[in-house]
Amino acid sequence: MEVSGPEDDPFLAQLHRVQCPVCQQTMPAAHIHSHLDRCLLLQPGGQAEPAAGPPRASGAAEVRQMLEGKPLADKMRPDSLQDYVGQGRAVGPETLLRSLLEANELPSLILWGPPGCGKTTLAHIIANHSKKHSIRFVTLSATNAKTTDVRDVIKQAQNEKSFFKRKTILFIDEIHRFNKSQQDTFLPHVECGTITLIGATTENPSFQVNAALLSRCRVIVLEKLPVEAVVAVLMRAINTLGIHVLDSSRPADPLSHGSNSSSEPSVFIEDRAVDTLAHLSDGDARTGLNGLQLAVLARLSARKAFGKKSGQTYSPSRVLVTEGDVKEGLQRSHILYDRAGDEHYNCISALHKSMRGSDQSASLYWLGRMLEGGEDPLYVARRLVRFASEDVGLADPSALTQAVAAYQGCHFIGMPECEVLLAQCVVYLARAPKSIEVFSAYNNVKACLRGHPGPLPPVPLHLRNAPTRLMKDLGYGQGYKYNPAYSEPVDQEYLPEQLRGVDFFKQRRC
Ligand SMILES: Nc1ncnc2c1ncn2[C@@H]1O[C@H](COP(=O)(O)OP(=O)(O)OP(=O)(O)O)[C@@H](O)[C@H]1O
Repeated sequence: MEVSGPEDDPFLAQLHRVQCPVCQQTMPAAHIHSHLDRCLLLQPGGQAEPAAGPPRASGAAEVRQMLEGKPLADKMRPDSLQDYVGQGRAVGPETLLRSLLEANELPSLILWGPPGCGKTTLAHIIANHSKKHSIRFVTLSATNAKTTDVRDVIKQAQNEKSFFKRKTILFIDEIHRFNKSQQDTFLPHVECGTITLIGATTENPSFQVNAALLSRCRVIVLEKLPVEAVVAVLMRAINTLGIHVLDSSRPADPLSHGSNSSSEPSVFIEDRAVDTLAHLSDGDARTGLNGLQLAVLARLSARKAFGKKSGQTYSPSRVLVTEGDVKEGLQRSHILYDRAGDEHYNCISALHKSMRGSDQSASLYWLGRMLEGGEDPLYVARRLVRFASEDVGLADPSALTQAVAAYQGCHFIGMPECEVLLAQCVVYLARAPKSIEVFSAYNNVKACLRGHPGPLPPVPLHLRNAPTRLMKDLGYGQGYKYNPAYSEPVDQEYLPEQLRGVDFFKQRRC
């Protein structure tokens, strides 16, 4: 027998109110499922822990106070893996890193991942864990630390090790900013176990970290946080601040959203504003949290300004942060694309490959990703010139003319006008027939030259110019057949003697 509950009847569902078992908020039964989906995200790994009591509603003044000073992202930095969301592949329950951490046997690590994905946070969590087990944790940032600072840390680590048998973990943020010789400073000390090194980098460590150092470290790849993980990070902050999430699927009813003890209005945020913020953050939790902080502060300031202007103590019952507020708070271009980092190379590579694969739509997409992200149009244009020769080549020689024209056009008019020039050229190149004949043949020539044993063969005498009598006497230009003087094909050698008969268009090596 099926028992129907009030949630089966939309009208009754609106009337019937239930309490969320996670956050204790009451709401119409019809909303409990969607609410739970969101609320459970607060608990990493989907394990809901019942809240100690109903969420505390903060007044506007209290929220403002909490948001002022240190960036919200720093205030919200988790201290334990329990609040660390996403990155299951790197530090999930079954991972090697997790078991090594639990066993206090952490090896030297390089944490590699995009900005705001949790590298520093993971190091911070490791630091907390280590301190509990009497392991020293020292932090340096490669942006301002000097080699002498590193030496001091190492010296102290040596003393700690020999006198007190204490291990030292040295965390270097942005390790890629240290040059190769600075990185060499760590090498022997990592090797002999004086320090356990944890380096964080947004750049590909294969290019930015010394090979010798890299081979002594385990590289942990952290990924951009998925949207749900950013939502979870945002919701944790929203709850900590005592801000209420307004369910956009139901009519606004501030009175039903808990209350705060002060006479200050409560602060609300639209649920779709949280979603939008998470989407626009592009996997960067710091961007999301900063965006939230800016949007809430901007809304609170607008309320204050309105009160002053109207000359009255204006106290609405609530302050609402909307989707529009968060969009305004975020500069999309700064979020999507890191001009100096890996993303720059990844996107240009994706564009090159899409054009090579003659996928005009994908080509335009990657072009857009770069230009909208603030990429230098001349950088893209230079790549198009190269592509016109490398990939289109003589299958359509006018591709090169098109690409050079696009480059010059971009040079003349700049962004944003030049975007359409680049778009036109990208589509031209994607649609063009492709030939790597010249590119491959030239590579064969280079391989031949570079692999040639001993000195390179001399230029044959008959091909040499003979501007002086002495040169003529030495045989320069002798026997050269001037092709236009012959009506039939000329039989003449043009390669050095040792390379006679070599065809770079057919042979890879000579
Ligand atoms: N996985 C995560 N779980 C919970 N919070 C996170 C996570 N990742 C980042 N955050 C939040 O975002 C903030 C910024 O993250 P963090 O400093 O760890 O980024 P990062 O990867 O070191 O970035 P960058 O390379 O720019 O220094 C943290 O203070 C924290 O509040």
